[in-house]
Amino acid sequence: MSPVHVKKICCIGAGYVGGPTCAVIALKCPHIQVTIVDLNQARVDAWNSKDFALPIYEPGLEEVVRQARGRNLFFSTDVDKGIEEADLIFVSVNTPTKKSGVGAGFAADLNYVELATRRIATVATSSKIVVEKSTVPCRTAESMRTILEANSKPNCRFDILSNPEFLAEGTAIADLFSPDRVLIGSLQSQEGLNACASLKEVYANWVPNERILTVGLWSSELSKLAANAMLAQRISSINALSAICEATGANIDEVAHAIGYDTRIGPKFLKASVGFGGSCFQKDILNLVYLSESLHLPEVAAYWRQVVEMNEHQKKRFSKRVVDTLFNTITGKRIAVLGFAFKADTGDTRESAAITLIKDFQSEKAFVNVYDPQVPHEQIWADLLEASPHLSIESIKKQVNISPSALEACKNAEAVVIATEWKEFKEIDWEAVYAGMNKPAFVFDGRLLIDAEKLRKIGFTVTTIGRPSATLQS
Ligand SMILES: NC(=O)c1ccc[n+]([C@@H]2O[C@H](COP(=O)([O-])OP(=O)(O)OC[C@H]3O[C@@H](n4cnc5c(N)ncnc54)[C@H](O)[C@@H]3O)[C@@H](O)[C@H]2O)c1
Ligand SMILES: O=c1ccn([C@@H]2O[C@H](COP(=O)(O)OP(=O)(O)O[C@H]3O[C@H](CO)[C@@H](O)[C@H](O)[C@H]3O)[C@@H](O)[C@H]2O)c(=O)[nH]1
Repeated sequence: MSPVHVKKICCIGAGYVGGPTCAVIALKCPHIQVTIVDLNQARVDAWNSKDFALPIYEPGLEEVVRQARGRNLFFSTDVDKGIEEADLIFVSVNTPTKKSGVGAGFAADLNYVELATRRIATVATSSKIVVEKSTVPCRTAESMRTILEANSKPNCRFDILSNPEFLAEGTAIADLFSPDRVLIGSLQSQEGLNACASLKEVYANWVPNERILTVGLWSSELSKLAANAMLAQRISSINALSAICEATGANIDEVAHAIGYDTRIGPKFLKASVGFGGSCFQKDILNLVYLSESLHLPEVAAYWRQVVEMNEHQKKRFSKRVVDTLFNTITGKRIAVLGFAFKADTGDTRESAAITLIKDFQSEKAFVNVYDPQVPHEQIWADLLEASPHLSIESIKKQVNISPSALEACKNAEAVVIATEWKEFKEIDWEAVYAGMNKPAFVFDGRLLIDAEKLRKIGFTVTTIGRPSATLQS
């Protein structure tokens, strides 16, 4: 038996990963038909919309979809047809943290992966290569294989690969065009290696050979959790140091610059912030904590758990600094929160630090004006309601207002809090902001974004993460 040359790909899950990843595969492999399927009709309709009002905002994505859609890229809710026609199927469904039952709050909820796997087993009448694209706990491929083999039809074989995705939101298209590496894990049997070669051939259409790494299945699954844990750990480390900077007079940007020059440490991912957000870091570390506990490794579990705890501490520390600086009370005061997405260049709000900050300000009885250039208003309301389920949307709206621009958000406010590093916040007319605010006017930079000196000259009192308050500055 030799490797199959893939002609038709189906991707189950048209989300932040399935959509961009398979759109890029379609663009780079015009000879392969790519169908992305999802149960969510509204999402599929948005992918198919005539005016390209795509369901996710990602720089460069629209151009990719414009070139490939209708040529060899299709979006559909007909999951069964997609499965049946394909020779290779990506499973790119969500794997959120479990909310109830065994492992609640830590373990990954694999229900969507299992349902998709069962659907493949039920529908397929020919052999398939099934690729785990979702981030899953180590050895999930084994469960998938058991389900597939127990339900398969005669002459139908399934080979399972792990091919975790490393794209970051906001740079997804650039990351997919030029990935640091593509990782493919397979069983080391001849069939497993053949399946691996088939997927490798797909990526080889644009990814240099030396960047396509092939490893065992379990190493591949664990590498994804490990990469996210190591990245998040760097942020928690720099954030822990930012607290020391604030108390001593050191400057976190200077510290990051100095340590980043050591080639063994490197300069990336050392930006202190109000705390990391996004759908992956917290979820994947908690998943690793759960895995460690299940393996009776409590010290290992405690080590990784601390990365998430430090992140929670950073968010709390920041909101407390706002309250402390505003003369120990923000009751009845108006605070402008600039940015709601978990990072710039995305409309995604999952685990965004802004949600925690606004919740803290609400509980201190402040009024909040929030502005974000990409996040839809309904999403902001849904997130705030989810964060405070004991409140009604009406009572939330009495305290929180969504503003149409940064300038509007800052009008009559006591303080401005920068929660997301959108470039436009750097370029606001800060003189105009100052003129419209109550005095003294405070700015809290949670993203090391603005030129604090320039703002001080205008008249603002500026507090920056990882830098001491005015009394300690020299
Ligand atoms: N978001 C990221 O940046 C990122 C990056 C790397 C890896 N990941 C991982 O990729 C996976 C997907 O993440 P995402 O952000 O794309 O999630 P998402 O929630 O944006 O998309 C998942 C999609 O799968 C669909 N779906 C669920 N079950 C289905 C089924 N049985 N049949 C058809 N469709 C189904 C949902 O309707 C949804 O649209 C997760 O495991 C995540 O951890 C995410
Ligand atoms: O120096 C830094 C870098 C990032 N962040 C924050 O960390 C979070 C995550 O940022 P980033 O990693 O850039 O975005 P994600 O889209 O969450 O991507 C991460 O999670 C994905 C999902 O698993 C992986 O595929 C990516 O490789 C991994 O970077 C965001 O809130 C950032 O603002 C910082 O505070 N300081």
